[in-house]
Amino acid sequence: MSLQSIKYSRGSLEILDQLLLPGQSKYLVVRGVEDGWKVINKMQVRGAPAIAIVGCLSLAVEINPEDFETKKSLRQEIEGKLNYLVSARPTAVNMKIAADELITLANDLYKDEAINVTEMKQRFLDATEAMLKKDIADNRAIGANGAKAILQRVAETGAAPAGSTGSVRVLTHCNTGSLATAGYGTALGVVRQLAELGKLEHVYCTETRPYNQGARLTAYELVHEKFPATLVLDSMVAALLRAKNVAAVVVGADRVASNGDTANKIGTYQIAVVAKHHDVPFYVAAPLTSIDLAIPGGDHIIIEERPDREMTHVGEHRIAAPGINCWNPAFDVTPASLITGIITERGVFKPAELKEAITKLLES
Ligand SMILES: CSC[C@H]1O[C@H](OP(=O)(O)O)[C@H](O)[C@@H]1O
Repeated sequence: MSLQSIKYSRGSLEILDQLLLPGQSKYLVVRGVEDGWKVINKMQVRGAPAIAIVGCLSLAVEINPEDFETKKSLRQEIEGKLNYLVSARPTAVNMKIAADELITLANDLYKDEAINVTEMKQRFLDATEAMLKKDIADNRAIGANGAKAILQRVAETGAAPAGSTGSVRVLTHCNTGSLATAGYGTALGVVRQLAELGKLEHVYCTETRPYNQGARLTAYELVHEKFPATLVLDSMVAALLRAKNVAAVVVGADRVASNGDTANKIGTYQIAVVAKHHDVPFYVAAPLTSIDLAIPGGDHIIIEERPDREMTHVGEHRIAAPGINCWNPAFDVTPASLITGIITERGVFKPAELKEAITKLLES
């Protein structure tokens, strides 16, 4: 059993094939950008941060053995391949943000006459590799900030009878753990931090049809960590919040707009509506690399639609009647009005505060 979604050393990249989990733990070699695009598009690796990291590292392993004659040719290769990788999946913003930052770096290195083409390639490789450690550090900070916010909210409002040690019950959706990032996770990082503090009474995870990230991946992580956890059907969330004293909902994000509207796995929006009805605080956990200040609201987020077969079949077994039409959006948008707080590595923000707060942080 492995929770390491990405295995990398300079010149070598492997990803854990998440389509085979939990039955098989098999790593796939990613030789370059074409392989990177395919494993992202097929969702053999998925999760907004992991998509960006695997995409960028697939370029790193491709250019590592190459000798570029000029800085211009290297710059052109970097820009063209990164923009191609952005097309693998349209909703998560992380790959686009990483591509823009690395293209800016390549342009700056290209213009710096003190740097030759060999040094330019090394600096680029260093920058892509730094994403791995930064993501894990960001996730641990998200975990700490999120656990503190949830425990503080419960203490202030007494919203849900806490467990014997003041511990809490939380609900999460989809997979936002080590299998969606370089490690530790975002929303699942908050769950891990609650457990480390001795404050996790119970975690509920939804199955998350049709890809079943919850039943196959989050349950896999929770069992691996030996957390007190229960799998629930997507259709059970209202009954769960009514009956089980859930203190908070914490989910991930694929793209947070500047007003706090958030695109996340399909089903997130209706969980937020049910949480509002039951007065359960609803948190989004996301690194700054998932926040898109360039768009004003959720209506501007492209929602990926995926193949019907993901709905009509479980593995090779058909479960839906042949000939039925399907609608399979992979994400939905939760309006900021339903979100209690956005948990980032730099702090927890109300949606209305987000744009100003993040702008200041990025400028500092
Ligand atoms: C920290 S992962 C964020 C996000 O990505 C997942 O989508 P997918 O499994 O389709 O890549 C899910 O929406 C998670 O919340």
